[in-house]
Amino acid sequence: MAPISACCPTASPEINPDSAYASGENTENQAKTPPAPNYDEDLVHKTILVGDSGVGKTSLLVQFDQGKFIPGSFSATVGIGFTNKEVSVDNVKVKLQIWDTAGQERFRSVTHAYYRDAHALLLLYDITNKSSYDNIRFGLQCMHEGLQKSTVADMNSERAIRRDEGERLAREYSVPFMETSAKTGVNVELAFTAVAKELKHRAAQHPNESKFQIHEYIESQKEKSACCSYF
Ligand SMILES: Nc1nc2c(ncn2[C@@H]2O[C@H](COP(=O)(O)OP(=O)(O)OP(=O)(O)O)[C@@H](O)[C@H]2O)c(=O)[nH]1
Repeated sequence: MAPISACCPTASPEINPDSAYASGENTENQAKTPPAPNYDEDLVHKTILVGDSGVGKTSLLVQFDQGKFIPGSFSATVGIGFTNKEVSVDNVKVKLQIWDTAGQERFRSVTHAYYRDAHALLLLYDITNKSSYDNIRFGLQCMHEGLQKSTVADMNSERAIRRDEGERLAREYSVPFMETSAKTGVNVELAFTAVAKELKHRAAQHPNESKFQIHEYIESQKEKSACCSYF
């Protein structure tokens, strides 16, 4: 899968190194030339987090990587950076290279240049921010296929986007959907595990093997009522 956006101009990329968030709090994600990835490029699945500034891309990644949420702890991401993460799928190690992009408009041409060779995009909006949802809709219109969309699932009292609106948008474009929360951790692991499973099955598909059904997997695994119990 190589989702490409017709709306995306290319530009010289500005990137951040691996483990940009290792120190946790108050990380200023300044653009630097990154070291070469440690893994064999052929075996690494490139997943990109996409969404407006402040929707929680960095927080989602940190929750997945380090299992913690520190409110208001990250400066706006500058450019783009990646974190390598191994996920175990049916006893096989799947290497995800997860790229966290800057959501700010001024970095758009830089971050869009990376979509071309992505294996998966996770599109995020903030359920309290209507324009972040509208921008995901716009992005989906521009892209071709195979996207996984994810949204935050706490902040219910300030919700501006109903869950069924997110589900409807995902159905429109035939992409899987779930609401997640970097704050509570709800569905965070699942979002990345589903990507890892899908990519592993694509890479190892044998003619007689039944196809992995990512929609069904997510539907069977996701916590749907979680949002209501946190506020
Ligand atoms: N309540 C709640 N707040 C969240 C959640 N995820 C992120 N936040 C908060 O939202 C703000 C923005 O989060 P970031 O992770 O920096 O957002 P980002 O999308 O990486 O932003 P850019 O780097 O500018 O693109 C921070 O104050 C976070 O603490 C969540 O799931 N629930």
